[in-house]
Amino acid sequence: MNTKDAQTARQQRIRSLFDEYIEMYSSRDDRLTARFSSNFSGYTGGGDFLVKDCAEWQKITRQDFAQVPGRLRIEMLDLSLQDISDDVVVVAAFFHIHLPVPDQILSRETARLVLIFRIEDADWKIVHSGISIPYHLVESGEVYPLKGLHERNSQLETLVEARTRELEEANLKLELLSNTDGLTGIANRRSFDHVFLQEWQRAQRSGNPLALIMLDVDHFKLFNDRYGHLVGDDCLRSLAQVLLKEVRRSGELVARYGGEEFVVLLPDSDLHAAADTARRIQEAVRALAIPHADVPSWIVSFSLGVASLTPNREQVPDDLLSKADAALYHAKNLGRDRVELAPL
Ligand SMILES: Nc1nc2c(ncn2[C@@H]2O[C@H](COP(=O)(O)OP(=O)(O)OP(=O)(O)O)[C@@H](O)[C@H]2O)c(=O)[nH]1
Repeated sequence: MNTKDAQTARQQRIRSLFDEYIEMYSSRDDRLTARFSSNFSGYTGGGDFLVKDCAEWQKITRQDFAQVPGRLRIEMLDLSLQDISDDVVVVAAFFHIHLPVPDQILSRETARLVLIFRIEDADWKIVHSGISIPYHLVESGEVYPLKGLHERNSQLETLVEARTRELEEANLKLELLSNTDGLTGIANRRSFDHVFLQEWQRAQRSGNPLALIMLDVDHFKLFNDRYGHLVGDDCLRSLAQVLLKEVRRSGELVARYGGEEFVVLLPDSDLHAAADTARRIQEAVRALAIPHADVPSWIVSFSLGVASLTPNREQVPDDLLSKADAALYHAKNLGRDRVELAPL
């Protein structure tokens, strides 16, 4: 074998030793430590001191394997072998290191590794290992900065959770706002339509009656004209509160239907029970005694139309609405400030 062939053979031998070393390193194989010379020195990726003996390096290697026990993936980017002398060869490698950690942050760090091989007792040993990975966060006892990264990750998770909670609360508020009448604070028409449909379908299934009261303030235009729109607003607010006070059974709903018109939805209520509720409301509004100089009673009053229906499969919610509306129209025509019942 000539000198050149000998050199090539030596380089091939080192290359295969290096490949074997990388394979053992990535498969977390402890036999790797047998490759180190007793005169070893080295730098770890995150370490801030020079390791000066083999036993210390073996300890660090075990820490490394314990910290990340799963197989690593090494993606070699560049590699060079350099003969320094007859018995010394330097291998410099440049690769991506992918750690099997869930947060993935360490998954594609670029590492620079320098291994110095030297012949000792007719065998190649590693006398120096210097690995440089930009791990800035390593704590003592760590080879990889996993603790810092996990902390960063859990801080991030806490932040995401807090943001999600804020978003849910904001959505809830939004939902509440979109179902509430801005002036009176009670349910709005949108909310009523939704609940009405649900109760209608429930009544269809159960065969129980569903009742509706439609209420309209009497001569409210005259009220506004005389006392002003702001007093008119106050009046509507007070009336809404009376309704809320008088309609309290669970499942019952009071809503502003629009303008000076309100609705009361009474599940499981026949015409007789609904009429009682309507009269109770009428009395409570009378007791409130909001002055209204342009009506015969001199106080604000409602006209109320009451209807109840046990819906069959062919009927639609509008059937109940128009019955209550017709009764209200009747109440207006018969002089206002009265309760009228829709015929059964
Ligand atoms: N202040 C105030 N007025 C409102 C509001 N919404 C509707 N109105 C008023 O309610 C009045 C309703 O008038 P009309 O529909 O003519 O009915 P009315 O005067 O109550 O007469 P009848 O219903 O026939 O007894 C109008 O003057 C509207 O401006 C509101 O949010 N605030």
